Amino acid sequence: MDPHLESRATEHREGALSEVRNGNISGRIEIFNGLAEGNNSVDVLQSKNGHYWDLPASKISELMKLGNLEKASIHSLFTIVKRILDDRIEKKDEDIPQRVASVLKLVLQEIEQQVSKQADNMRKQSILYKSREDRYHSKIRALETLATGTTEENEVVMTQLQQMKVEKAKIEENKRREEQDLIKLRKEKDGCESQILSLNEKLMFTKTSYEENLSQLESKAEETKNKLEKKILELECLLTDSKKKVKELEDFSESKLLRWKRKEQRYRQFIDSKVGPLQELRLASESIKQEVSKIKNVYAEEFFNFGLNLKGLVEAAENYHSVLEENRKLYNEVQDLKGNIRVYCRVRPFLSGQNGKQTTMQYIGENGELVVINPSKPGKDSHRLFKFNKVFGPASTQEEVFRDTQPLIRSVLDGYNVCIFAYGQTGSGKTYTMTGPNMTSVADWGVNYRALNDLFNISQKRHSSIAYEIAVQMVEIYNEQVRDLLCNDSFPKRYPFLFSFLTTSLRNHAFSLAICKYYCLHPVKSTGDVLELMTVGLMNRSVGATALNERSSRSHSILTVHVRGTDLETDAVLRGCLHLVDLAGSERVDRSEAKGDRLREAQHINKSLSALGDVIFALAQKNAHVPYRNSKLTQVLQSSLGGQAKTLMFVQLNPDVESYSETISTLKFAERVSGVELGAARSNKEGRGIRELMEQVASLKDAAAKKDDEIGRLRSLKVSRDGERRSMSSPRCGSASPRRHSAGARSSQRVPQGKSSSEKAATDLENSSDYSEKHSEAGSQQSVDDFKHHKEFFRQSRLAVVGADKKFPEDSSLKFDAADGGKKPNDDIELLGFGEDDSEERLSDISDGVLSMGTETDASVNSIVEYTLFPEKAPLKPSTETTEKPCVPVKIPKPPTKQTQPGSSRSALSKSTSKIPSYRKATATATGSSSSAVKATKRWH
Ligand SMILES: Nc1ncnc2c1ncn2[C@@H]1O[C@H](COP(=O)(O)OP(=O)(O)OP(=O)(O)O)[C@@H](O)[C@H]1O
Repeated sequence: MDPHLESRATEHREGALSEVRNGNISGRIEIFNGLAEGNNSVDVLQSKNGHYWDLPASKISELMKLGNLEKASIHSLFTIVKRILDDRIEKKDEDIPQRVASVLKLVLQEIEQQVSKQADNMRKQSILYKSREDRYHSKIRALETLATGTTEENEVVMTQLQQMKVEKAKIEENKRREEQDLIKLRKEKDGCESQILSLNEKLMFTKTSYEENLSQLESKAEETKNKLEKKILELECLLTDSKKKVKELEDFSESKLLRWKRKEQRYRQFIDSKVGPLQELRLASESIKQEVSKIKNVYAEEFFNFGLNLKGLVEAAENYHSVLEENRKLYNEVQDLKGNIRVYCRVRPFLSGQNGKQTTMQYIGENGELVVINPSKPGKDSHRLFKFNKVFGPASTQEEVFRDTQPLIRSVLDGYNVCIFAYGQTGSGKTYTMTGPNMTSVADWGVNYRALNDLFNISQKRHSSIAYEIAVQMVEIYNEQVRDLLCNDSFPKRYPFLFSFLTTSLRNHAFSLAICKYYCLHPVKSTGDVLELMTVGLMNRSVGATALNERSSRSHSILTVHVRGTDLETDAVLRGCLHLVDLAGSERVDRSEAKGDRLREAQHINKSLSALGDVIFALAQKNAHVPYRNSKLTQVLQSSLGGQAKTLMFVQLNPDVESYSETISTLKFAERVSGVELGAARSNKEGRGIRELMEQVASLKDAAAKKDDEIGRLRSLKVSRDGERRSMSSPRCGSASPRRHSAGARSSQRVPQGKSSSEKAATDLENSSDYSEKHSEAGSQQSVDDFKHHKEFFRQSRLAVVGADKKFPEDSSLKFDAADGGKKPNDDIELLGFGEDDSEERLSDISDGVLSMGTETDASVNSIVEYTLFPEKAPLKPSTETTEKPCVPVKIPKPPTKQTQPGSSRSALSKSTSKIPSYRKATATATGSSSSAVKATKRWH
């Protein structure tokens, strides 16, 4: 066999087998089926000469190669495959394994069987189909015969059928649409039904509510109908009335119209008659205009001339002001000379929240005029005019107020005593003026701070010529008790600089040390010190609450500034004392609604203020008796009220209408105060001469001591004679001058048992003094002379004491024992003017070395301190029980001028000093014997 063909045959077989494996035999089966059903297609493997399976393998391979096997039937192909396999098996061809070939053979057999089965089935079916086809053909032929017979009918029927079909289609279409519509309608129907249901419900509800409303409306309608019927009736009545009125009005208007017409006629006639005169008037006005223009020119000329005159007047007015100013100065000088109490009035502004209130201050003049109006009593009497040295309006600043006060304050540095006090009802601005509302702001500083600041500044400016020492003291008078505001236990700890001042600067002056410690006289070196001290003082000040003023100060506060200046050239010493007093409110008790403690406070305040008034009026009337001792306030201020001091009173006013009556009484008081003449102020200067005199006086005291024995002797003689007389004629003795007698009796009580004769003599002197004072009040000239003699003697004695004190060596406190027979310094305090009772209390305090806050002091506190720190001439302290005369040993008291010859205190002083030379001899012999002088003075007390 050709190898090429062989390989092709193999390929073909393998391709056939792979097709069989893959099951790709459907096409072949179809072909096979086609054959089975009698398909006439030609089998390529079938020829007239037989079948191709008879062909040799090479031939088959060639057919395959050419693609002729494509159209071969399956049966043929199976046969070919079978033959090929048989052939291979027979030949034991190695190409196909035996077993595979046999399996394939089996598969092929199986496939062949099934294919043949199917072919049978298909043949049967095709036979069946063929019979059916025949039957159909016969039927068609029968129908065709029928159809040919009824063609026309058919055509008609067909067309009808067609039409019917179309119609049917349309109907179906319509039906479909209708069905859809029906579905829609059903849905709509459902919706409508639900709507109908809800509408029904609503309808029902509406119906019921409608029925209710209807019934209500019906009832209302019924009511309204009734009302309307009534109204209609009323309206009908009104209508008839108004018809009547209309009728009347018509009649009236007709008559009026007639009248107006008549009037119009008359006016027309009048206007016609006035046209002529009007024209004349026009002409006249033209001529007047011309005249006016002429007058204008004349007026302008005159106005110019007037301007020139006015200029002249302005110049004159300016001159007038300067003249006025000069007059004011002169007036002030006259007042200075007279020693009038100056009165400055200050009107407080309305406080915040009081805006829109009516003021009682109608006019405030530049020259101290003040017109007060009573708005509740309009008329002539509602105005009252007052005149003071100066009136400060509500807009005045602290600085303006101080500017007018400054000269007065400065005079303290020239050795004058000055007293400034603020008076007025609660809340009228006393504290504002004296202290100020706020210490931290310099612009707000009141008179107190400004005064001290000014004093420091000036003292520093003068330091090259005068060495000043300044000390302050602050006391409060509360419920008639004097309390030191700066003194308390912790004082030395809190103010070490002051304490060291007291213990070093004053250690050579034992009395001063003790008393300074006690009274807390605080040396100050700067405004800062003062601010600190005053803060303490103000904090300690008693503050209470009343309905009128929440922070109403219920006490009088007194800030005292002591100044001592030593002239560095002449050694002359001057002393000044400045009292700055913030009085407690002066309002009436009933108005402040005070009760209990507040009432007591108010009563004390009123008492002290009326005592102040009494003193001032006694001074104004130049009474011999001035009731200083009626209150602690007047006692403390005594030196500044009655002495040769300069006194200024700030009268504080509240502009409120409600305070009108208080304002008037305050102003009346102030008016009377401004009339008080204290006498010309006098400077406290002491030159070398005076100090020499003081030394001489010390020696005089020695001489006086020598006389003590004699006096004692005389006294014992007198007592024994009195005893004799009393035993002889007691009734006459009883009728002797009761005052003198009582004084004597008192003095005998006061002289302690076991005193020496000289002490008794001193007591006599005191009694004499007491008597003299009383007698002088009664107007006895002789007694006054006695009094003057004794006073002068006493004054000299006291100066001697001071001189002696000054001479104590550095550590005098240690030497007291030796120098004064074992007496302690506090024993000697008595010498400085304390009463016996007072001294006892104070001595115990001083010996303790601890002083408690608020210790009550006597009115003489201030004076004692003055005396102690800056010792000077001082009067005796008279008996506290009997006299109304000054008890404060600050100054030489004014002799009772009325009773003696008319003249000033100066004359009395010159008289008293003129006696001094007569003592000088004694001084020469007894210089330096201070201890005896001390004894003498002690006995005096
Ligand atoms: N000139 C003034 N300008 C502004 N406010 C003032 C003036 N004077 C007083 N005031 C105010 O009026 C009030 C009362 O004043 P102040 O406390 O000084 O009255 P007072 O007379 O001292 O009262 P008291 O008698 O209770 O001590 C305070 O609030 C104070 O600040």
